Amino acid sequence: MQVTASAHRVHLFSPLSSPALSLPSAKHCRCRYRNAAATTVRMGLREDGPSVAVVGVTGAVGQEFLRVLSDRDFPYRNIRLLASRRSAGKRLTFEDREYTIEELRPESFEGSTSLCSAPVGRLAKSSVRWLSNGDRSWWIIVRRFGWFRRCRWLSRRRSGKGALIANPNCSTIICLMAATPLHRHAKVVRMVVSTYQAASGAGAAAMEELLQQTHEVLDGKQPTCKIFKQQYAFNLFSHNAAVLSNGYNEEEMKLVKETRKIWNDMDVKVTATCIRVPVMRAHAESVNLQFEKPLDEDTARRILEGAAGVTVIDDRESNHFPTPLDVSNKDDVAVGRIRQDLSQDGNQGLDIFVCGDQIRKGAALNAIQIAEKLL
Ligand SMILES: N[C@@H](CC=O)C(=O)O
Repeated sequence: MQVTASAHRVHLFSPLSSPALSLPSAKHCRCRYRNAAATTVRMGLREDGPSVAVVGVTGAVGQEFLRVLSDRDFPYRNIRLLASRRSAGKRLTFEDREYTIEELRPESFEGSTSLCSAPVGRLAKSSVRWLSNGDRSWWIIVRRFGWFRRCRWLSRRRSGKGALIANPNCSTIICLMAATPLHRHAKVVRMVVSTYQAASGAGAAAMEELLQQTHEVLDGKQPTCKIFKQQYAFNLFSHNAAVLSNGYNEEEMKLVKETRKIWNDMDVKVTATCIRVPVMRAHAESVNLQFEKPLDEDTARRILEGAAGVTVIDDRESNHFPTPLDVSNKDDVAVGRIRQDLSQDGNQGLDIFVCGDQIRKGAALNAIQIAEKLL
């Protein structure tokens, strides 16, 4: 396998494409790249690999990006670590080399083919605006999907080259990793999702806040609330995203809209309730599915056991089912509590419980799997 310049030129825009949802399992990918890397020494794959730019490298997702790139032997010709002005100049070691974090600027991408993970906020907006300065660029945007959709038009109009690919929101990725194989078998007509979302989804500062508040509460002190408006430790609350005029918050509407896009089915009915729970880095989701065709729980379990990127933990006897800790720092999402929904006739309903590492599969890994697919 040789990566050529033309292989980097991706003129496809797929705002919520699901390639990573259908990728081979992490195991397979890792082998593929191990083999590729071994071949590379002879074929110069790394020399011909893409220039990688990690935007927002100091954030939780940016850091995970580096870990995943390394774990998977992702081939790259060179790597640039970009962040806001605040972090520029800091030194960072990656794969035994020291790098200086650079401030993201319009010229950051000149002449390079870029893989990019953008964090929230102005940085993401600048990144996309400057895409036209890159040469043969494709970008994978991890966050800010809503805004990014408007940018698709921008980049196409301005540069006529490159590709912008939005990683779905983490709660959608984790949910659909489990629901999609079942959907392919029996077609989901309605899905009800209840999430239990970890601190990591709100960034590194929220993780720190959870830790700090836990210490404070245990010490009998008043918890410090900076990221969230209310006490987080030993508590849970409705997701911190903005609440819209229809009563849903933005996080819930992402599950609705992104599912429809990924499944290319504008008729599928989706409703969600998203809750922030005091867990560090993996989301859990209870998912109720209604199918067009009957699907019994044994068949569903077999389908999930064979699904890429999914591990089944479903031990009724010992009451062992997926937990956020089971999946923390893991590639696969875990699925359990696979059972027929008693409230639906004709084996047309199932309940499942899914857990997935929000930073890894919900963000960095999924984006890199998309990049691997493109390569
Ligand atoms: N929106 C999610 C993060 C996903 O990337 C959350 O708030 O947990």
